[in-house]
Amino acid sequence: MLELKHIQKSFDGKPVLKDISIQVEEGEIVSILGPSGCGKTTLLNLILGIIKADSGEILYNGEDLTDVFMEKRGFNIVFQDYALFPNLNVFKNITYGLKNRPEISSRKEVEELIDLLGLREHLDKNIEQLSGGQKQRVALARTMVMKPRILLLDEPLSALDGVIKESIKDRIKTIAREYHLTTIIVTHDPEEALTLSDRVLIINQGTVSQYAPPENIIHAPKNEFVRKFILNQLEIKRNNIYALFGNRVTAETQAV
Ligand SMILES: Nc1ncnc2c1ncn2[C@@H]1O[C@H](COP(=O)(O)OP(=O)(O)OP(=O)(O)O)[C@@H](O)[C@H]1O
Repeated sequence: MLELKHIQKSFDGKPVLKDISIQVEEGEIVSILGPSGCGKTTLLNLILGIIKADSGEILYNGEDLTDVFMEKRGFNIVFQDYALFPNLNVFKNITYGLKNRPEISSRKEVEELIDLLGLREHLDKNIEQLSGGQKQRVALARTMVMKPRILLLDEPLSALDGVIKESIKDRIKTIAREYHLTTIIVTHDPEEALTLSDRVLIINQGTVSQYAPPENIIHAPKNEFVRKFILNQLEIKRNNIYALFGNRVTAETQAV
C-alpha cells in the first residue's frame, strides 16, 4: 500500500499542494483528476521521487520513502511524450533498460508482454514508423519489463483518439489486473478517470476535494466543486452532442 500523509509543496513561495493525504491499495488503479495547474503532475513527480515535498510523508508498505532517491523507490513512469529512443527499433526500445539489469525480466516474460500489448508485428520498425497508440504501447512495454512496484502514467491517453483510446484504456486495465500492479494515472478528463480507475482523486485548490470510487463520485459528489467541475463537464459534453445530432437521429430513426 502507498500512503501519502499531509503532503505540501510550494513553488517560489506559492502553495500548489496544501495538504494531500491518500492511501492506494496494492493493485489499485487510481486517477488524479483536476483543473489545469492544480498540481496533478507535481503530485506524480513527488511519488516518483523527482521532486521533494516541503513537508509530509510518503510510505510504501510501511517503509518511509520520503527521503529515498527515485532510483531506489522502484516506481516507474511513462511520460506524456513517451520519451522513446528514435534511433533504436521497437524491440531495442522495449528491452533497453534490461541491458544493464537482465535479471529483472526473462526472455519469456518479455515475449509475453510483447504479445499482451500487440507489438509483435512492429518489433523491427523504427519509432517514427509508429502511430501514437503504438508508441504509447511501446512506452508501456519498456516500463513494464522493468517490473516497477508502482506504474505512474502522465496523461497516457491525451494524444489518442476514439477506438485507439479505448483499446489503450483496456490494455492499461488488463496489465494492472494481470500483474496486480498499482497504477496511478494523471488526467484532466473526467470521463477517462471515471471509466479507467478503481478510485479517483479529485484535487482542487491544493487539497483533496474527493477521493472515492467512480460510482460514489457520480452518485454522491461530495461538494459543489465535484458537481460543477466534474459532473457538469460530462453533462455539457453529452448535451453538446445531443444538441447537434439529437433531433436528426430521431428524425432518421422515425423515417426508417
Ligand atoms: N518546477 C517548477 N517551478 C515552478 N513552478 C512550478 C514547477 N512545476 C510546477 N509549477 C507550478 O505548479 C503548478 C502546478 O503545476 P502542475 O504541472 O503540477 O499542474 P497540473 O495539474 O499537472 O497541470 P496541467 O493539467 O495543466 O498539466 C502550476 O502553477 C505550475 O506553474
